[in-house]
This record gives sequence, structure tokens and C-alpha cells, in this order.
Amino acid sequence: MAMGIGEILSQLGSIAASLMFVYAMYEQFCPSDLRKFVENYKHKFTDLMSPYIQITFNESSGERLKQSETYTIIQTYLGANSSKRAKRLEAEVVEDSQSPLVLSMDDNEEIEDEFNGVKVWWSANSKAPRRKASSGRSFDVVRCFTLTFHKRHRDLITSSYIQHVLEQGKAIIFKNRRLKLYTNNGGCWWMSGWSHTNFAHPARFETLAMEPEKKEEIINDLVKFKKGKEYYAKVGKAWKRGYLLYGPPGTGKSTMISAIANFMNYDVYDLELTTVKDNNELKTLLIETSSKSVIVIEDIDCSLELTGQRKKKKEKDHTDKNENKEKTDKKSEEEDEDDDNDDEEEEEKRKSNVTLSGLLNSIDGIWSSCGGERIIIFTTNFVDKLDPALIRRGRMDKHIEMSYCRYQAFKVLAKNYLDVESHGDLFPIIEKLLGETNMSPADVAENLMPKSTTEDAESCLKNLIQYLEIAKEKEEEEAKKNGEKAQLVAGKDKQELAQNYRMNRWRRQVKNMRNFFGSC
Ligand SMILES: Nc1ncnc2c1ncn2[C@@H]1O[C@H](COP(=O)(O)OP(=O)(O)OP(=O)(O)O)[C@@H](O)[C@H]1O
Ligand SMILES: [Mg+2]
Repeated sequence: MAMGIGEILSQLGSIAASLMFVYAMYEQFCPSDLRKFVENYKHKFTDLMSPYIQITFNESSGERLKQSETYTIIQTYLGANSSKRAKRLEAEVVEDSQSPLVLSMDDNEEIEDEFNGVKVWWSANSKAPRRKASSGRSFDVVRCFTLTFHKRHRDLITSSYIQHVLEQGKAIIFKNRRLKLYTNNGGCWWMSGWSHTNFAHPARFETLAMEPEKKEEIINDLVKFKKGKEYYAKVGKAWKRGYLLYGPPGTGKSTMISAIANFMNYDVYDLELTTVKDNNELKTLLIETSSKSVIVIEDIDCSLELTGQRKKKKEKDHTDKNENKEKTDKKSEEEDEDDDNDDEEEEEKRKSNVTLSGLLNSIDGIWSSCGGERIIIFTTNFVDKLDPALIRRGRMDKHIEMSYCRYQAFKVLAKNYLDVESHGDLFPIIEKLLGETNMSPADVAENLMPKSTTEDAESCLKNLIQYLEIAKEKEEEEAKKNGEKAQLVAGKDKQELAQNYRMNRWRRQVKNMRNFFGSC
């Protein structure tokens, strides 16, 4: 007898209700071993039927259930893609990032991605942890990302796509991170090691005043270095570059370092040699630096001579104190002596025993032991004072002279400080004066800065002209004085020479006369 539709539906309803009841009973009372067995077969059955493969990346891994780096990288990659496509996003504020608000896919959200024409799907899920952490701390759920793709693309996805996701994710993290400024001078001489703060110097190559060709050359050099991983590996050289910046004070050496760090997106390690106890500590400090960083030693000429300077200073202090001692009574003399001993002890502790050869070995050591993507920069006001071994090519690959401000550099400063790119009357006068005077960009910049809110660009330019004219006059006077001095010295030398000549002639005559009378 044929069944009516109503009857069929009611039969199906009761079957479904029975199945649901059985499943609820199974969930409630089924022993865990049996449940595992059933789950296993359930998965096997679905795997057999489905042409898709799934890979899961858990948020936490290992004994301590610590955050997996891979998960963070994937989260960043998906965050960059999903924020445009996913409808439900999770927001997080990350302190050490340039864009602190980080968006990522929320639970059970799914997005599609494409790689070499192949479609894949990512979903964010949560699942119960397999085991508790050894510490006893348990996580309610473990979050994970699931990557789904067709099994015919297995090789492409596992060999190339995942690699692509990890590289892209890492690049985004690197780009968004806040740069750090590390210093080994923690303010106390007994502290060693690096301490850091956020690096936020606004200097950029666009704001750096120097000849455009020179700037271009440096930028090209940096770009070549950044892209040179394979090249350096091919020629068997550590991936590093050394720059020596030299020039008078205020010509932009420190500013250039900040511009390089910002351009390369590298952290800065500002190494204060005078607070490094000895060569061993120096080596440790250098090895502790990370890759993608700029290591800076400012005023290298002063740093290495410091021990000598300190000795001289100590001797001077000692002589001063001796003189004072004569004037004071005996009691204060004893007190002075005690203080002296304490000072000397402290001085001895503070003294840096870093030597030139130690520095050279440490620099070479760091390249050989951890050669990845580092730039080392020395600055000096007196390049001639430096030992050639320190600045030979291979250690300091590029020597960059930071020179006095000329017209091209001035134009950059005028644009930065006054937003002015030309001035028919005043620019030519400034061009001429800058060609005749040696003025540092720091001085030019100072004169270009408006002194009040009402001061306009023209009056700033006029101030600069006035300042340049005064500086020029001073330079000429100085040159004149030096010339006169030189003439005076030359004149004195001439007189001395003539006198010596006369004396010698007279001595010869006396000698001849003695010989003559002696022979008679
Ligand atoms: N070439 C430049 N471009 C832009 N600004 C500059 C330049 N040179 C100097 N300045 C300005 O002058 C200031 C001092 O410059 P900076 O500290 O870079 O000079 P320096 O060469 O390192 O001097 P020192 O030899 O005394 O250490 C900077 O804060 C910057 O504003
Ligand atoms: Mg400087």
C-alpha cells in the first residue's frame, strides 16, 4: 500500500529525531575510546568522499602552549588580506607596531585567496586543546587557521604557497614594526649590555641637505645592498656594508645615520666605545646585535684616544690639586688625598681598555660569526687622524664626505624650513655667498628658522644673507691674519738664516786667521 506524503514525512521526522537522540546519548555517555574510534572513522569517511585537503596551523604549540610564530605570521598575512574581504574582524592593539590597530579574521570566518591561479580557502576556528600545559595551566580553546585546497594542487600549496604566505607575513611584520634605538650606555658605568627605546628620528633622505648626485649615489648603494643577499652569498662575502662619514661639525653626519636607518627600516645600535670595559665586552656587544640593523660608532677618533686623554686629564687634575694643597691646611690635605684615591679607583673601574686591534677583531668577528644584513657606520671630524687599518676598504667600504653647505644643499634646507623653492633676487646672492664661505648646514638651517610666528620667508633669507656676509668678512680677516703671521714667520726665518750665515762666515774667518797665525 502506497504511503501518503504526510506519512513519509512523519516517518523521516521520527528517524531524524531517533538519530539525534542516539547522537545526544553518544555525546553524553559514550566512553572516550569509543568516541575516538567513531571520530576517526567519521573523518576517514569524509576524507574519502571529499577531494579537498586541509592543513591546520595552531595558535599555540609545544609543551608550554606558547604562541606559535607561524600562527602570528599567517595571522598578519591574512589580516592584510581579510580586512578588505571578511565581514567579521577581530581588532587588537599592538604596541610595537607603526599601525597599532591590527585587524584579523574572527572565529568561523572564511576568506578566499588565490595563488598562481589556484584558489584556496582560509578559515579561523577554535578547538579544544589536545592536552594541558605542563604548568597545569589550561587553555579553554586553541585557535587555529585552517587552509583548504583541492588535492590536485597539493605540491604547489605545500612547496610554494605556504612559503609565499610566510614570506609576505614576515615582510608585513617587518614593515610595520617600530624601529628601535639600542644603546650600550645605560647611564651607569657598571651596567653593560644593550638597552633600547623607540627610534623616532624624522630625518629622511628627502630632507637631507647635500648634492643630489651624491645623495642618489648613496641611496643606490643602499638599495643594492638591501637586494644583495644572493650576490653576497654567491661571492662568499658576509652580507654587510661599512660606511665612514667624515666632515666638520654640523654637516649632517648623525642626521645621515637616521636617514639611512629610516630608509632601510633598520634598528640602530649606538655603540659608545668609552663605556665598553674591554675587547671581550665589545665582542659580546657586537655579537648581540640583530640583523637588519645599523651599528654606529660616532666620533671614532675620540673614542680610541680616550684612554690617553683621560691620562692627560688625570695628570692635570693631579697638578692642580698639588698646587691647591700648598694653600690649604693639613686636615683638608688628608681629606683631599682620600678623595683622590676614591676618584682614582672609580676612574680605573670606568676606564675603557678597548684597543684598536680589539675593535678591528670585533668588527671582523661579527661579520664572520653572524654576517647577516648589517651596516656599520663610523663618523669622525678628523679623517686623517684615523688608522688606515680601521678604514680600509672591506671594513669601511664607502667613504662619504659631509661637506659645508653649498647652493644645492641650501635649496633643500630652504624647501624644508621655509617651503620656498626659488627667490629671484635673494637666491643668487645666497648662491654666491655660499660659494665664498664655509658654513655648515646646521648653521644655515639655524638661520633659516623663523624667529617668530610673524617672520616670513623673505626676512629669514635676508637674515641668512646678513649672517653669511659677516661670516665671510670674519673668514677674510682670519685669512689675512694667518697670511701676515705666515709672512712674519717667513721674515723671522729669513733674519735667522741671515744671522746664522753671518755667524758661520765669521767663525770661518776666525778659524782661517788662527790657522794662519799658528803656521807663522
Ligand atoms: N646635511 C644636512 N641636512 C639637513 N640638516 C642638517 C644637515 N646637516 C646638519 N643639519 C642640521 O643640523 C643639526 C646638526 O647636524 P648633525 O648632528 O647631523 O651634524 P654632525 O655632522 O653629526 O655634527 P657633529 O660632527 O658635531 O656630530 C641637525 O639636527 C640638522 O637639523
Ligand atoms: Mg654627530
